[in-house]
Amino acid sequence: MEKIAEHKSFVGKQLRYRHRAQSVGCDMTFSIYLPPQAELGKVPVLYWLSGLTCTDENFVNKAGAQHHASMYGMAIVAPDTSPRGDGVADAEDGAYDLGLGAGFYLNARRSPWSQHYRMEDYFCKELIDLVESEFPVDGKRSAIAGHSMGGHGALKFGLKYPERFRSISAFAPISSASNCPWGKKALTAYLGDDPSLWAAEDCCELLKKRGNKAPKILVDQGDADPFLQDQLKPELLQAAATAGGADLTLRMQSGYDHSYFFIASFIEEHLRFHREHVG
Ligand SMILES: N[C@@H](CCC(=O)N[C@@H](CSC=O)C(=O)NCC(=O)O)C(=O)O
Repeated sequence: MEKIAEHKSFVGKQLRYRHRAQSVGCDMTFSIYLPPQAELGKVPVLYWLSGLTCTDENFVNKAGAQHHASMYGMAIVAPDTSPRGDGVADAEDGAYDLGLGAGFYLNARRSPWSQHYRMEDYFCKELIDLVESEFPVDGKRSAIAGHSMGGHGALKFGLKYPERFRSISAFAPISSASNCPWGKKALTAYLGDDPSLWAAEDCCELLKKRGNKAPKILVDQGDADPFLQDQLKPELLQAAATAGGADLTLRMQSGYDHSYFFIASFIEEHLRFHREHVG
């Protein structure tokens, strides 16, 4: 693991690393914010998953989370959104919603994607183990959050691995990957057309299944988001939560769009929500 950036921020440290990742067979970068409390002992940790076109740096540079993470004493880890580098497949037409920057947090099963696009193994096994072994974070006090494609990832991992994450939050998540153009395109390319494989990637299916055993979930969605009706469909998430008896707080936020200006406006509330639930 090689440190490639370090900046003092709100008394803590904003760090960036590159490491060889076995699960995806390429070098990966990730960012981690360590609050000042991490100098004294282990701190709780929030994993942040970003959306289409992002790297690990969008959240770090645009969300304004460091101030709040410093106040709440939480580390924040932001991974990249896909494998990268020579030999890693990309969309043939350069589309932004498939391939590089669009890993969808799953293990691909179809060629050419299956060689490197194993983002579930990378994040859930390799990166979390690396972070817990190399940094002063308390793995028993972990939470997960994300935006858009990363909101889908956060909901999916939080629901699939409830023993790992005590709380889940999302900004403008893709609520049901099986039922929107971004998700259908990615699931077809990466997995093929087996409905059981799609169901395992669909937050609504997972939410119905997990029901009232799901961790607490907070979702913020802007009502001026251009992707709201075609791609995000929060009403499906609400219906799945109601059907399963899950504890979802879905807040429609008037006038907000899909951007990091929206995320920056509510990130403090998400950090507070997670800090309360991780203890
Ligand atoms: N056509 C747009 C789409 C890209 C976009 O809006 N990306 C969002 C996430 S969308 C869902 O996962 C994003 O976070 N962008 C990065 C940012 O810093 O805002 C385009 O290509 O611009």
